[in-house]
This record gives sequence, C-alpha cells and structure tokens, in this order.
Amino acid sequence: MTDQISNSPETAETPFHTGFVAIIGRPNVGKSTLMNKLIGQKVSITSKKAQTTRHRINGVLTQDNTQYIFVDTPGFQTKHGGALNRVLNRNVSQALGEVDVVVWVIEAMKFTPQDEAVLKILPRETPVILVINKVDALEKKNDLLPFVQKVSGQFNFAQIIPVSAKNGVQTDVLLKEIKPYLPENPAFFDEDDITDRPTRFLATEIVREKIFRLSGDEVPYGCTVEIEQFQEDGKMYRIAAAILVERDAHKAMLIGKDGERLKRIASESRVDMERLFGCKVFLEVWIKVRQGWADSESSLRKLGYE
Ligand SMILES: Nc1nc2c(ncn2[C@@H]2O[C@H](COP(=O)(O)OP(=O)(O)OP(=O)(O)O)[C@@H](O)[C@H]2O)c(=O)[nH]1
Repeated sequence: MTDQISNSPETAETPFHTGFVAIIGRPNVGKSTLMNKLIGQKVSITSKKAQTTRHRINGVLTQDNTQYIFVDTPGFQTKHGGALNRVLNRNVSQALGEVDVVVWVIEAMKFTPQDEAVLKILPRETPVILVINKVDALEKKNDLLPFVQKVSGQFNFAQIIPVSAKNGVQTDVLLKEIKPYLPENPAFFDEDDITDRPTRFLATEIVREKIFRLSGDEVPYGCTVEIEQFQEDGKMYRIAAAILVERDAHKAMLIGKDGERLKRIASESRVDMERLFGCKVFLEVWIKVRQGWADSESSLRKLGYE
C-alpha cells in the first residue's frame, strides 16, 4: 500500500477535493457515453463495484487536485423507461441528496414526460447541473438558445451546460463546473487505481484525514490508523479504529485537553463515514502507543506497508 493521504503536511498548501457525483437522466440521453468520455479508460471500474449502501461507485477520475467519484443512483440503472417511472420516488430523491453534485442529462430539443418525472425528484439541497447533450445532432443551431431558456425556468440549476458527450465537446467544462462543489477531502482512491478500495480502507483514510486536519502542525510523526473491527450489524456498521502513535506525548497530544480533540476526531469521522457508506455507523476510536512499531517488520506487514 502506498502512503497517499493527500493533505499531509507536504501538500497542505494545495488542498485536495474529493466528492461524489451522480449522473442521472432518463434512458438513452447519453449518460454512459458522457461518463466514458469524462473518465476515459478508468470506466473499467464498473467491473468491480464498490459497495456503499445507497450508491454504487461507477468510476473515478483524479485530476488537478480533485477526485471525482461517479456513482449510480438506484432508479437510474435500468434500461426500461417504465421501470424508471415506477422507482422514481422519495427514496431516490433522498439518495440524490447524499451526493455532492447531481448532473442531470437531457437531450437537446427533447423534454419528454420521463424528463418531467426526473425533474420532480431533483434534490433541493444539492447543486444540480443540467447537461444538455447531443448538441452535435441539432439541425438548427439557433434552436438551442430558446430551448435552454425554457428549461432553465424549470429549476434552480447550479449551471446549464450544452455538450456533445459523443464528440467530447464541452465535457472538460463540465468537470470544471463540478469541481467547486466537491468538499475538501483526501483522495479516497489511488490516482491510477481503476478498481475500488475496500470500504475498510476508506474508513482508515477518513480517520487519518481528521487527525491531520485537527492536529494542524502538531501531527505526530509516524502516526497511523488501523481498523480493528469492521462489522455489519443489521443496517449499521460497527467500526473500531486504533490510532497508533510512537510516544505517550503523541497520545496526549491527540487526546487533547479533556479529551476534546479525540472526541472531535471520532465524531467528525463518524459523520463522514455515515455519509460515505449511506448507513448509521457506530465508531469507536482509541489511541495506542506502539513504541518502535515503525521499525517492526511484522507490524508493517500487518498494516499493509510492505
Ligand atoms: N449524436 C449524439 N449521440 C449521442 C451522444 N451521446 C450519446 N449518444 C447516443 O445516444 C445513445 C444512448 O447513449 P447512452 O450513453 O447509452 O445513454 P444512457 O443514458 O446511458 O442510456 P441508458 O443506459 O439506457 O440509461 C447511443 O446511441 C449514443 O451513441 C451525443 O453527444 N451525440
């Protein structure tokens, strides 16, 4: 395993952003074509879907200090329009509220009853970017503007971007527009990794990120996180994470005055995990002093640093 936490002290000046993007829309508007264009070869992640409860990770793109994690949302995975209408309900709306940005794809000059159905379940609290696809197929380019004006009145869109997914026209603009909505987070996936990392690993990354963020310059050298328990218990995850440090002084520093710092590390980690995994998380975090662990070969192996 490579050490790839992104907001380590060396890179603290250039914050990294990682977040979840749902591409939605009725069948045949070009969602898959768009995603293929956006993430290129990396789309092969689809062969091994990461398990989060509500979303499946479809593809990951890492560029310019940003990691875009594209997810499938239940209700938009079907090729059958009838089924789409049946499943468009409040659950879908809720699931959409859990990503950082929703990209809604429609087709230029077409606004069908199925598009209307999607419009009705757009989340209110999450930014929605409207993508008008297939502009290359327009017979009269002048028709586009009145169409854009008409749809723009339907919802408070964060942006409206005409694209041709097939020809890759304006797809880079779309990425630029998504970027500001992704929160400051370390990368959840290795840059060149096209397969997903286990949920467990994501859990360690979240705790590590909180340690770095809440310890500022004091962050103890050689501190690492080990997940000691990761259990699904009904609809919740029970997770126990140990922070390994080298000295008692480091332990005291991470615990903080009256245990405040450790409490914050744990509670902020839990909130992020619940958001990422889409379910309740019971999280215990404690600190262990493991003198000289960094020199011990078996410890290193156990922690995946080989
Ligand atoms: N002319 C044109 N055709 C496009 C464009 N993007 C997609 N298409 C075509 O539209 C059709 C549907 O594209 P998909 O990417 O499969 O659409 P989808 O929304 O993923 O469809 P479902 O999987 O059914 O939900 C395909 O024949 C694509 O080649 C575009 O920008 N221009």
